[in-house]
Amino acid sequence: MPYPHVLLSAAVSLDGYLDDTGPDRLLLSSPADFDRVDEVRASVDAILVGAGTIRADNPRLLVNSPERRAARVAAGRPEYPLKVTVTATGDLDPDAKFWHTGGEKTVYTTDEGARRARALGIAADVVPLGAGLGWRPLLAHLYDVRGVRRLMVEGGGTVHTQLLQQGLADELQLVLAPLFVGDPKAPRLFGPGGYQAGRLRLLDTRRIEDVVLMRYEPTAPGTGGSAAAADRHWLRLACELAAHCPPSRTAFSVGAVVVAADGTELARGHSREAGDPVVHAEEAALAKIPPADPRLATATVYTSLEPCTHRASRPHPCAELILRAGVRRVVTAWREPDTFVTAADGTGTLREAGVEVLVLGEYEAQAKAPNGHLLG
Ligand SMILES: NC(=O)C1=CN([C@@H]2O[C@H](COP(=O)(O)OP(=O)(O)OC[C@H]3O[C@@H](n4cnc5c(N)ncnc54)[C@H](OP(=O)(O)O)[C@@H]3O)[C@@H](O)[C@H]2O)C=CC1
Ligand SMILES: Nc1c(N[C@@H]2O[C@H](COP(=O)(O)O)[C@@H](O)[C@H]2O)[nH]c(=O)[nH]c1=O
Repeated sequence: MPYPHVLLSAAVSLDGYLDDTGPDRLLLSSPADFDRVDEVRASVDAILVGAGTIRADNPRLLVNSPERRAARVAAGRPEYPLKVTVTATGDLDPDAKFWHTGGEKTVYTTDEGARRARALGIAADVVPLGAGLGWRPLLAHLYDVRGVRRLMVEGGGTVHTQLLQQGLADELQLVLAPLFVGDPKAPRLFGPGGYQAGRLRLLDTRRIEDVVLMRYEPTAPGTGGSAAAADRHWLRLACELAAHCPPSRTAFSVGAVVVAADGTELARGHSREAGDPVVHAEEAALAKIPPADPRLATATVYTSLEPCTHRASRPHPCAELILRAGVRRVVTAWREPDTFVTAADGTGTLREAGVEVLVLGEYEAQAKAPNGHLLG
């Protein structure tokens, strides 16, 4: 199930707070950084904040620059991104600026919250998602029904914490502001709970007046049968590797990456790499990891094409190599067609052996791209 690209955006004090406890919103960004935020807003399809932020800040969440709005319209997009909020209670102020500025608005809530929001006369599309509100159904609804491909989440801490802990954030854009709040009652950027083990990937840093922008990408694979944002990033990398294989008329071009549970890349490979005319991507990657590496038991193998089950060129097919390595989770983009082997079903073979296999069909076209000449 595809979701929008989820970008978490926040400005934070040196001691990790999003705001103080005073009545006014604490300005952590510098003027040039607020302009950068405006640019990011102009680039997305929707902006989401939690109901707590609407209550605390009474924000408008607009694209403030007329030029940026005009560019959106010229590109055939709505003048303003869709504004989205989440609430369990539906306890929203109908006079808040959020409802009376900008373009369209959507409230995601519970059945109970929807009754309350409608009774209050909230001027927005109110979408109940059942007795409780799950982020996955919300993101799927935004993607499928509202056509949102890029979602900017502007807080607050409760919302950021949930999206990050549930592996649903594709990217973090954090601005570190040179001031302290020092009040434990103030809202923190990230609350306690289970985050990814290990380190996120630092994508970029930039000085903007007296603040520093840091962009991070979560790296840890998901667990079980749900895809995390990081699973999509790694599978995309596997598909990119497939495009670097030496060409062949008699074998597929495939890329693979093996990633530890804490997001550390253990190895990568692609078909026919390093002058070996028959080596497969998963085989090449696994061969680079010592078989006794304890991280293999909780690692995920990403492969653009599902692992093979029959080979003429080598004694052990890749599904078997994965089982021998002790890997219990595989994410792939494309089920093997009957081009070289009939009804290969590496996914079925692995699942029968108890391995969790996720097939993310939204990457199938990218996985197939370097193999077009082999497909009818
Ligand atoms: N510096 C910065 O960049 C930013 C700072 N902030 C600051 O953050 C503070 C607000 O943060 P915080 O209090 O954490 O509030 P949030 O904005 O994260 O909103 C929390 C509320 O959102 C709703 N909600 C969250 N998760 C769910 C869920 N899974 N299901 C249903 N409803 C959900 C609930 O609403 P309900 O109670 O109605 O059920 C909850 O109380 C403010 O002080 C604000 O100034 C905010 C954004 C950015
Ligand atoms: N304070 C703070 C942010 N706060 C965010 O900006 C929202 C208000 O935007 P607007 O309606 O345009 O005034 C507010 O509700 C919250 O989501 N953002 C930042 O980048 N830096 C900051 O220092």
